[in-house]
Amino acid sequence: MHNRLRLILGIISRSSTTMSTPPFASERQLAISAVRRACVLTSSVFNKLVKNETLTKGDKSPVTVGDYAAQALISVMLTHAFPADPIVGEEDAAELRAEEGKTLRERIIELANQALVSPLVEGDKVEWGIGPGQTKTSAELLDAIDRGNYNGGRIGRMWTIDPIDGTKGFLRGEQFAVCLSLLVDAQVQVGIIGCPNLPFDASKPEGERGCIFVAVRGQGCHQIPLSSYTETRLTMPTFTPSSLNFLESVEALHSSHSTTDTISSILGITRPPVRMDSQAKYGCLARGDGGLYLRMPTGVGYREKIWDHAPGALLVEEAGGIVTDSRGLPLDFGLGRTLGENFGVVAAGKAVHAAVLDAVQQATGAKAKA
Ligand SMILES: Nc1ncnc2c1ncn2[C@@H]1O[C@H](COP(=O)(O)O)[C@@H](O)[C@H]1OP(=O)(O)O
Ligand SMILES: [Mg+2]
Ligand SMILES: [Mg+2]
Ligand SMILES: [Mg+2]
Repeated sequence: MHNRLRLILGIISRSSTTMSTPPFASERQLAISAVRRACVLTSSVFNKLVKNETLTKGDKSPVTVGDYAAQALISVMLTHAFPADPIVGEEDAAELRAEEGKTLRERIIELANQALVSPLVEGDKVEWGIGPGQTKTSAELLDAIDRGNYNGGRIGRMWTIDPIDGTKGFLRGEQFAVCLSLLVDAQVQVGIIGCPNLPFDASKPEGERGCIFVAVRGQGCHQIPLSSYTETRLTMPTFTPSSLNFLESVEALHSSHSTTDTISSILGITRPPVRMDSQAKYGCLARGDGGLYLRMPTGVGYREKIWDHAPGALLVEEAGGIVTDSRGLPLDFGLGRTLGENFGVVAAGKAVHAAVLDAVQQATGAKAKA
């Protein structure tokens, strides 16, 4: 009798746990913890970065010890929690394996291990390979970086990692972001973006800095301060064309400023653009710091990467916005590591997206004919 009662109570408690746990709860919790640790790691690197800790990659873009260490850290945590999930990460360890001497490698191992062993905080779980005593060897950490070599595709679960998005902004001491997403069958289900240098409240630029943006499909978009755990739900305010301002890259090589100038005048926008590095722009759009994010091809044949847009796109959609390319089509995260041919990105609130798209098409059509 006693055993039967225990069995019934067990079934009730198991089914109520299942019913009350929203989809992707564990993935969300892990992703927040990984991004939080990577934000601390990357900020500490900036404060101590010395010459020769930055390399230039084949595409001429910079990569620092912070990028490598943060990718190693996030990859270790993902692999402990979800060993079967492949990872599409920006960085690989080829340069580090070939390094003469071990200066960079040792610094990266030191940084990643410091982040892995730092004390558990709210939401952390020791079974993610973190907490006191959880150091990894150099070989394990290089392998963790290289786990990001998955080619992507349309089927199955996969994570994307951009350990430092906007490395140029990071090196200038401006905006950068730690970006993580979970794709399932090419749909973004979880998107997390940590922005250590971003003011928590745009109306207080000198106030507290550091925020994490979190979105799960169907569960909204939230902001959490880096310094605590309180979540605030974000909803994009409604802009009209007359109150619109837009967000765009600092780097004119990444997004054509002249095309956005033309779009701006077609829309009658008078407010100057807010230029900011990294996917922090998507977070700022989701919380209404700007009404529109435009990324217009510069004509150099660059292919946008899925890790540069997957988490940001979900933040904006879950805050009530629309994200498409300049043809009005959703971004396709199922093509591999890139988004394929570059048709730009147009992200805006529902009330203005159609008008913006119209202006983008006028501006780019006119450019194509000129
Ligand atoms: N030629 C390029 N065109 C567009 N984006 C680029 C180009 N080169 C690098 N990027 C990537 O653009 C993103 C930064 O964009 P933004 O200008 O919006 O800050 C980064 O992901 C950066 O990579 P990285 O992650 O290495 O910094
Ligand atoms: Mg890079
Ligand atoms: Mg990037
Ligand atoms: Mg990067």
